[in-house]
Amino acid sequence: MAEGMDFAERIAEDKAIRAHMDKIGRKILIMSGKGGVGKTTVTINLANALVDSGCTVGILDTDLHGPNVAKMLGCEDGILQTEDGGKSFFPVESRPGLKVMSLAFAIPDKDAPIVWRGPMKMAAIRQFLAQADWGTLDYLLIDSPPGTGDEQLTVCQTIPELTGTIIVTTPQEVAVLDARRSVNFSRKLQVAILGVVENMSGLICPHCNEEIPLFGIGGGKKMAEDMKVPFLGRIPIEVSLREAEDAGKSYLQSQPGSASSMALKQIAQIINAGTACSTSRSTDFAGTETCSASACSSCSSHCTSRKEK
Ligand SMILES: Nc1ncnc2c1ncn2[C@@H]1O[C@H](COP(=O)(O)OP(=O)(O)OP(=O)(O)O)[C@@H](O)[C@H]1O
Repeated sequence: MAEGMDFAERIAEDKAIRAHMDKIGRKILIMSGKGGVGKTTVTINLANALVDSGCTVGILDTDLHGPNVAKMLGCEDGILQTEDGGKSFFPVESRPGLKVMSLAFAIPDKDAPIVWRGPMKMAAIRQFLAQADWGTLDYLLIDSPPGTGDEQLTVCQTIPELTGTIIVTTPQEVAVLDARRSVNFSRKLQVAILGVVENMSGLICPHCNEEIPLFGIGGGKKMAEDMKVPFLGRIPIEVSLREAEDAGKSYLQSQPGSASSMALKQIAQIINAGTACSTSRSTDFAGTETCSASACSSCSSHCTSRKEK
């Protein structure tokens, strides 16, 4: 319980979280064991791809120490509008159909470090969930810092009916080793694993277009096979992708035909496959009775691994 919060307040907070989350179709946590492997990259591009295909999407940035989502989406100067005397607020709209909530909007000094221990972080994430008024959304994508600590645990234990996790890794052995921990974390908390994304999978040379195996190729796919979880796809390193993110521009719109764009769009299609956004609300990736081939034909592969367990 957050410091200074009594039992009744905690119950009221839980109720508020439930009320907001009930209006959202799929809630997906994007995580990795290792830092800098591309969680935010996958989150924002997946969000843009889903919006491009007609879905409404929210991004909750739970990377409190390094909240980069807003900068990478080009909306870092966004202002959170409040209502009810500051008791609730509206996430920033980065483009029509895409809303963002990040601590970055609440900190005037962009260089100020966030020096918080676990309980502060848990309280902040719960507060975001209880007070952010997203309205109705098809998807909430939750970006997280590396690891399997306070932030991931809070998300998994607080969001009712979390749809599942997407685990991002590079092909490199040390990253894969850490990604295995994210798979086991999800299993331990009984959260469905929607799949593994292998990012930085080969570098496409901007001069000759040849692929250089900078961090290797195939490590994430092999790990997914070993651990019997779905593999969602591989995204190569492209200089233009990094440039677009530094400039806060949509990569999918600036380089729609690049290998990375195609891969990201395909991953979005797999996630959204076959289910119109409006019907996604009834889909349960957790592998329960509601997720059968007939109710959810497109996600049967996601669910298979859980049913096998
Ligand atoms: N496929 C790619 N091609 C080129 N640059 C990439 C690619 N993926 C990520 N990057 C760049 O690598 C850096 C790290 O990526 P990103 O911030 O998405 O990782 P992260 O896992 O969210 O990091 P952190 O662990 O710090 O939260 C960013 O500058 C991003 O633009």
